[in-house]
Amino acid sequence: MSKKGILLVNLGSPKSTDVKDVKDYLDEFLMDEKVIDYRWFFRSLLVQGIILNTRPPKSAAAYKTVWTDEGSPLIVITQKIQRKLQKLVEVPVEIGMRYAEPSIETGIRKLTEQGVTEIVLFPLYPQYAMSTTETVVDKAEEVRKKHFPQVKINYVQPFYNRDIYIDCLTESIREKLPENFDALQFSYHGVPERHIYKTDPTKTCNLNDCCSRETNPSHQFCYRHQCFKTTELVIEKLNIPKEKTVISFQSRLGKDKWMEPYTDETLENLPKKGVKNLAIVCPAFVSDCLETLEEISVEGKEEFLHAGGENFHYIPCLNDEDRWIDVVKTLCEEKLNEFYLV
Ligand SMILES: C=CC1=C(C)c2cc3[nH]c(cc4nc(cc5[nH]c(cc1n2)c(C)c5CCC(=O)O)C(CCC(=O)O)=C4C)c(C)c3C=C
Ligand SMILES: [Fe+2]
Ligand SMILES: [Fe+2]
Repeated sequence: MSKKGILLVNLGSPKSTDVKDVKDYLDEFLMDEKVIDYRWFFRSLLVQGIILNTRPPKSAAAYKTVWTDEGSPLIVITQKIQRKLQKLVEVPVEIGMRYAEPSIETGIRKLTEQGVTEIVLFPLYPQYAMSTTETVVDKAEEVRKKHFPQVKINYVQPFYNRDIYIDCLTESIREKLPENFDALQFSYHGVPERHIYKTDPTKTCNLNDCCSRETNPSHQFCYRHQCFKTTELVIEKLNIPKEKTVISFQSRLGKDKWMEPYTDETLENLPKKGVKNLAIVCPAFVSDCLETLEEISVEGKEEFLHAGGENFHYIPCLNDEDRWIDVVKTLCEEKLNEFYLV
């Protein structure tokens, strides 16, 4: 008899805020060819020759500002999601991180030690990207083939446009929106534009209007389209005028051209356009993390206020909200049920 289990996968955080641990984490993360997609020699030159000699102390200082007694917010929240989901489903639930610990291998091992042979793996990213969903699947397949060839894995697909997710995100935002706001900004993690061209097997996306078309063959692999779609569906459900909303992309790194508009530039420009009261949400992240708690709620707020803004209201991620746990449950159950069909 086969036994089923669930593995929730998130990005991962350094072991601690020590510069050495942050450096090890950034090394593993940025040497991933799906994150910095240069040939090994050039990637190594950039990451190990430049970035790791300058960035770790700055990143460590940033991590210190968000770290809790229990550890990294991203990991603590993923553990909370795991515990809540475990109360709702009968199969074992474990977590695995793409980088650092607990790794995907650790998560799969814990499941197999409980007799699991069929795993539903849930990459906790609403929108598909080479640097998130794709690298998780690659890693899980590498680990499976090497250590657990008897195990079957069924992957939850990106859910950026699924009704249950859009309803959940909309209600969460609605509850937290301040009464008076001039604009609602949707800030997504950015990616280099090159990634989008690279992962488009149809070669029909030119990063222009095609991303906002209702249909285009590239949409399944176009992170830009998927961010636009999540935004459009939420705005529609929130029933607020499109003119009161802004989309932007944060966290760029290096000299490549990343998706525009950039969040930091947008935050500086909005007050000049009369936006004094801003609400901002980050739907590329299901759990709060360094990129939301520090880059947006602290740095972003400073940028906006410094540029003449008056009120900056950060809307937290879905984290371990019960309605989100219900969505996670439904998306996992769909994939658990598929095991019965094959
Ligand atoms: C080339 C670099 C990067 C790409 C591409 C990228 C894509 C990407 N990342 C996330 C989600 C997260 N990123 C986080 C941190 C983070 N991201 C990068 C670089 C790239 N990300 C760096 C260098 C860092 C580390 C922090 C720093 O030094 O600034 C995090 C937070 C992790 C945490 O521990 O809290 C998340 C989450 C997505 C969704 C994405 C593409 C869509
Ligand atoms: Fe990132
Ligand atoms: Fe596109």
